[in-house]
Amino acid sequence: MNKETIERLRIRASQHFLDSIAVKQEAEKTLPELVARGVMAMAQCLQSGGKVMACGNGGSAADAQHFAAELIGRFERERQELAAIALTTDSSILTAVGNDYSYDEIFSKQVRGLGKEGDILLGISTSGNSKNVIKAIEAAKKMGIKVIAFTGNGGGKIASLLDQDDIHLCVPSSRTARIQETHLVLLHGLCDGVDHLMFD
Ligand SMILES: O=C(CO)[C@@H](O)[C@H](O)[C@H](O)[C@H](O)COP(=O)(O)O
Ligand SMILES: [Zn+2]
Repeated sequence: MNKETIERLRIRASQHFLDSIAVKQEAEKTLPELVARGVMAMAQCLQSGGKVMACGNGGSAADAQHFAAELIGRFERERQELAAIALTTDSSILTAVGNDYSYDEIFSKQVRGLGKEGDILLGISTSGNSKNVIKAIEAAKKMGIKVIAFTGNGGGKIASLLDQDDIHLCVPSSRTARIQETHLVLLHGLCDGVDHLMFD
C-alpha cells in the first residue's frame, strides 16, 4: 500500500473522529437532562422489581445487548445484578415469529409475552422508523410499560408515538453511524446514573 493511499485513509478516519465529536458536543446541549430522567425511571423500575427490555436492529441490536450485559453483569463497579433483557438474542423466537408472523412482530410479541406493567422498554432506532421497534413501543404503551426511545434523524415515526410518560432521546444528526456512536454515550450515561442512584 503506498503512502498516498495511507494518507487518504488517514484523513477519512480523522474526519470520523471530528464528525463524531461535533455530534456529541451538539447532543450534550440537550440530552443529559433526558438521561437523568431515564436514570430516575430505570432506578424506580428496578427497585420495584421491574425489568428493562431493550430492542433494536443491526448496530442497535448490538447496543441493546451491550446495555443488558452491563445491567446484568456490571458497568464500572461491583454491585448486584440488575434485571435487563435484550429482545434481539433468541434466534428461535426471532426466526419463528419472523417466519410465522412477520419480522415486524419479533419484538412486540416478546414485549407482550415477557413484559409487565412497571417494566421499561428501551427502543433503539437511528431512523426512528423501524417497524419492529415501533410495534414494540405500541405494545408496551398498551401494557403500562414506560418507553425510553433512542432515535436520531428528528425521531422519525417513533417521535409521534411518544407522550409525556415516555422519554425520547433524539440525537441531532441524520447519519446512522454518528447517531449510533452517541447512543453508546447515552447508554453508558444511563448505566452510570443507575449505579450512582442505587448504590452510592
Ligand atoms: O450499524 C449499522 C449501520 O451503521 C446497521 O447495521 C444498522 O443498524 C441497520 O441498517 C439497521 O437496520 C438500521 O435500523 P434503524 O437504526 O433505522 O432502526
Ligand atoms: Zn454501525
